Amino acid sequence: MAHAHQPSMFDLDERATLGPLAGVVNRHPLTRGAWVDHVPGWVHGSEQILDVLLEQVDWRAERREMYEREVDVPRLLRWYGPDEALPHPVLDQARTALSDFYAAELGEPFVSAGMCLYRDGRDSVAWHGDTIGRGRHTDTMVAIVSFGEPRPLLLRPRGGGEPSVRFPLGHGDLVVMGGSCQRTWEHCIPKTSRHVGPRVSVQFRPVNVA
Ligand SMILES: O=C(O)CCC(=O)C(=O)O
Ligand SMILES: [Fe+2]
Repeated sequence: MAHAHQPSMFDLDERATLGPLAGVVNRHPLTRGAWVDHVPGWVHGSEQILDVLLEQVDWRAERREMYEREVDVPRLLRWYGPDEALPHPVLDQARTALSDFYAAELGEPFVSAGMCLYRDGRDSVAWHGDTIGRGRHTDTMVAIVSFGEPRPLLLRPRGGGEPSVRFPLGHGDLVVMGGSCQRTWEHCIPKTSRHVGPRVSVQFRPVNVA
């Protein structure tokens, strides 16, 4: 079970808070109706959130079939449904702030929170679009808040044709993939041979997007 945060954690270091979104969101238009919004350092004091995420989330390993063998997915996962309290109150605030900020453009709130733990440089996610559900045929948004070790998010158009784009996702950074991004582009977090610490990615998605 995931536990609510323990109040004592707040005494340890700086209280985590969210910065503004209005006026600081930097939109990078891609081709084919896709875009990425980027806000470096949106969450302040995010060290404390990382500690809670590492210590209190019941991370799960998943297996998948590849070349007729079962292999471990190289990262740990935990998915929070719309009615589940998130492990840190600032994450609930983040979901609300994102839903408010993007309400007019998105037309619906962000509801679920998918979390991934990249334990070290060997953990990764391969090229893919979030196309389970409506992302396969409809414009939508996936908002990602990053904690811990900076890892780059790479994007490339499906089928090639244009160079890939790289967003360094550092501690407390926000990235929002929008428009047609999930079906016309792909994204990945590559492995690295560098000695890197853990990174947690929190992805907020509307209903029926995965
Ligand atoms: O780690 C990230 O920020 C990206 C994760 C991702 O693309 C996914 O889980 O669909
Ligand atoms: Fe994804």
